[in-house]
Amino acid sequence: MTDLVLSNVSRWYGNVVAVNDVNMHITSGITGLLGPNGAGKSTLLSMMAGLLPPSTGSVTIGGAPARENVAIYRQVGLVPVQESLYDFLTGEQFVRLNADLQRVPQPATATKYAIGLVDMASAADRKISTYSKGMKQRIKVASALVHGPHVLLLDEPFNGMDPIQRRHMMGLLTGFAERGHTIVFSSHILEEVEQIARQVEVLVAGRHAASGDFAEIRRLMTDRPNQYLIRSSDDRALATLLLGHPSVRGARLRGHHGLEVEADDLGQFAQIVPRLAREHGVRIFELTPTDESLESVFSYLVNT
Ligand SMILES: Nc1ncnc2c1ncn2[C@@H]1O[C@H](COP(=O)(O)OP(=O)(O)OP(=O)(O)O)[C@@H](O)[C@H]1O
Repeated sequence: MTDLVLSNVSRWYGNVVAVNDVNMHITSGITGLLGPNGAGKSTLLSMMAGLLPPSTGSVTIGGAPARENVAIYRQVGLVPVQESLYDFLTGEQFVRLNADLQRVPQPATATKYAIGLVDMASAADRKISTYSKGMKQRIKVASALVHGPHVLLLDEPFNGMDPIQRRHMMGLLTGFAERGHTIVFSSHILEEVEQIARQVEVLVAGRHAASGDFAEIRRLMTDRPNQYLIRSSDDRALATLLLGHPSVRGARLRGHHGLEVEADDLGQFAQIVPRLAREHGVRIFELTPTDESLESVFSYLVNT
C-alpha cells in the first residue's frame, strides 16, 4: 500500500505562506493537482517527495514519513519543472546517472528499461541538447522512473508541449496508472487535468480549495454565477426580459459597452437569451462570458 497522506501540512518561506494546512489522501491512479501560478503546487510536490520538510504537519507514504527516509526515496520519483538537464549528456547517460545515484542494483538494465518505458530508445544515444521539449520531458520521466518507484510526481509535465507531445505523455501516464502506479501531476490548465486525472485536488493561494473527480469539480464551476457581456439591438428591453427569469441574478446597462448580466446556470442561460430575444424581436450582436479565466473560477471555489 503506497497511499500518499498529507496531514495538516503547511509550509512557509519567511513571511510567505506557500502551503496552508492541507489535508489530502492520494491513492493509486492519476491525481491532478490543479491551481494557478504561485498556488503552492511545486512546494507541495517537493514535500510529497520528501525533499522539503513541511513547516508543520506530516507527509507519509504507505504509512511511513516521507522525509529523510531512504526506503521512501526508493518509492518515489519526482519530475521537476526545471529544464536543468545536462545538455551535454546523451539521454542514456542522463538516465544512467540517476540509476547510479539511486544505487540501482543493475543500472545498465534498469536504464534501458526506463528509456523503453518512455519510448526513447531510438534517441537514447543522442545529446539532450538535440531533443525537442517533449523528448526532454520524457527523458526526465525515464530518469525519475529508473529506480522503479511506485509513486511518480510530476511538476507541470505538459508545459510547452505541442498537442502531439502532450497526447503521447498522457498515454504514458495512463499506462503507468493502469499498472498500479500512484501518479500526481501539477497543472494550471483545466483541460489537461480533465483529460487524464481520475481525481482532482484544487490548490489556491496555498489552500486546498476543492477535491473530487472531474465531474464534481466541473459542477462546482458551472453552478457558480457567471458574468456575461451582451450587446444587442435593445439592451434595455433585454435587461428587463432577463431580470424576469429566475436564473438571472442581476443586469446592468453599461452604455456603449452593452449589458452586463450575472446568471446562475450556464446551460439554462445559453438557452433563454436567444429564446427571449427571438420572442421580443431583439437582435443579439454579441454574448461573451467575462469571467471565464481560471483565476476567477479558483477564487470562486476558494470563497465557497
Ligand atoms: N524558495 C522560496 N523562497 C521564497 N518563497 C518561495 C520559495 N518557493 C516558493 N515560494 C513562494 O511560495 C508560493 C508558492 O510557490 P510554488 O512555486 O510552490 O507555487 P506553484 O503553484 O508551483 O506555482 P508555479 O506554477 O508558478 O511554479 C509563491 O508565493 C512563491 O513565490
